[in-house]
Amino acid sequence: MHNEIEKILISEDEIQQKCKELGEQLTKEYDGRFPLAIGVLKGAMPFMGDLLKRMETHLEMDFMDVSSYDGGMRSTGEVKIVKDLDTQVEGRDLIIVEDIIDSGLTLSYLVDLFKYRKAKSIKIVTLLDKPEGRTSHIKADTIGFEVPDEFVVGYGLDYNEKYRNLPYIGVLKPEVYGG
Ligand SMILES: O=P(O)(O)OC[C@H]1O[C@H](OP(=O)(O)OP(=O)(O)O)[C@H](O)[C@@H]1O
Ligand code: HPA
Ligand SMILES: [Mg+2]
Repeated sequence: MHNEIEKILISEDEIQQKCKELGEQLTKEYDGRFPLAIGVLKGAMPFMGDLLKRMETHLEMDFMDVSSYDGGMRSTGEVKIVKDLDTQVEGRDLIIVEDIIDSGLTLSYLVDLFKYRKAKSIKIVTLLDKPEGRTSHIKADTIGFEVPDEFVVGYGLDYNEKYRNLPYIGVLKPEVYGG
């Protein structure tokens, strides 16, 4: 698997250090509150686990499974809800945890949905931001790393459902994409 990676953009150590830093910030910000942390499956799973271990306040976790890439490299332009939340969001402080904001379509869809459901506050925390990919007007409140306009894999991010279990963020060799 590792020999299919052309270059590592963000190492495992850098990711873990960032989770610690962001977890400490969120600990201060949500001290004495009881936020609902929402992981956007499947991509956010590794980041959600590592980040929330570093958050030393009470919190509730829930997951929403949405998909718009169908495993490929381009957004289909349509966000499908595969699994909805089990928790009511009305009146709650939400922390949406994402692996990447690229076109911004997934998050603009979720933010609209949670506003409609009357969340008290909505904070977006994303490990990666790819600003050059943006077609929807959405900005994260907290960003781990900015990435260039390349298709990245690892640490939750897939290509054809593979590579999510890499501990780092990288770019695949062109031949793996069939390019
Ligand atoms: O800003 P966008 O262009 O909407 O892209 C970002 C979203 O796309 C990926 O999810 P995907 O739909 O591939 O589902 P997955 O998390 O199950 O891989 C990624 O995990 C983000 O959720
Ligand atoms: O660069 C990416 N890699 C993997 N999945 C993605 N979903 C949106 N952008 C990306
Ligand atoms: Mg996702």
